[in-house]
Amino acid sequence: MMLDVSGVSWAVPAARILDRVTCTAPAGSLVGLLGPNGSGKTTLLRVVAGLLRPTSGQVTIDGDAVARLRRLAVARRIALLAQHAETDLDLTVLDVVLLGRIPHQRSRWSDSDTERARAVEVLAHVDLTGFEHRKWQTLSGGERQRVQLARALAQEPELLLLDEPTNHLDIGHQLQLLHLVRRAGITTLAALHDLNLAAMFCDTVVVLDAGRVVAAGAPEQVLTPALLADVFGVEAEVGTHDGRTVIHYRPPAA
Ligand SMILES: Nc1ncnc2c1ncn2[C@@H]1O[C@H](COP(=O)(O)OP(=O)(O)OP(=O)(O)O)[C@@H](O)[C@H]1O
Repeated sequence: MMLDVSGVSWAVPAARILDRVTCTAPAGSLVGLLGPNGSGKTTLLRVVAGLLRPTSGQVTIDGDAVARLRRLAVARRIALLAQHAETDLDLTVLDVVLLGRIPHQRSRWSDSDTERARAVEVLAHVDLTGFEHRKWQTLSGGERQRVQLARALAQEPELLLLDEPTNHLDIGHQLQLLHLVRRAGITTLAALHDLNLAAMFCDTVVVLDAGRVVAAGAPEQVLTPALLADVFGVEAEVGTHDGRTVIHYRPPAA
């Protein structure tokens, strides 16, 4: 599935939060959405997910304008892993994963053996075998994050939107999560703060600054010392190791 964001702006009365953002994600690609705090990453993901209506411009998936799709069609085709996915409900891990299946069920909620078996399989992919009957409230931050990814994968979306998916995860699970997302082969737009992880896993990256796209392309073309200084205000050396871009940051001058 191809994602196309074309000239998207989103504004509140006091400010324009997204300013004519244009970017694409070819079918099956993993695109990193980078940028400092407050640059508009979450807002863009919410517009792409159809949760916010752009003030101008449009988002299409395989040519269909997201703003014109019915809610159920969006729920079937797009999964959003939000930054603070929380629930107060008294749910088990299996219940949460099964929530991902709701958009695909015809008329009434079913948790058939097939659905449950599939949910257990997805949980194994995120390293949570044996957690099926644990209560959501008892999970650690990283475990919750992985359950939410399992829910999103169980949804079998055409487009996966991830808002800082590696937040809360230890390094092993950060690498595992991005590897898993890559292997799933689903077109994915992921807001990431760790630029080295972005360089390691993303086909392309899009850099936002104050609501505008300031650079886009292959990580090695985009993540230059000049861009890191301009956009993130950091001094860094950029090298390559085993053919991958590696960023070494320098501590701020006293
Ligand atoms: N409803 C709103 N009303 C006013 N300002 C808003 C609203 N929603 C977002 N903003 C502002 O828009 C800017 C972009 O926010 P957004 O959450 O998209 O940034 P982000 O790049 O995801 O940041 P972070 O890296 O900190 O998560 C921020 O300055 C935020 O305060």
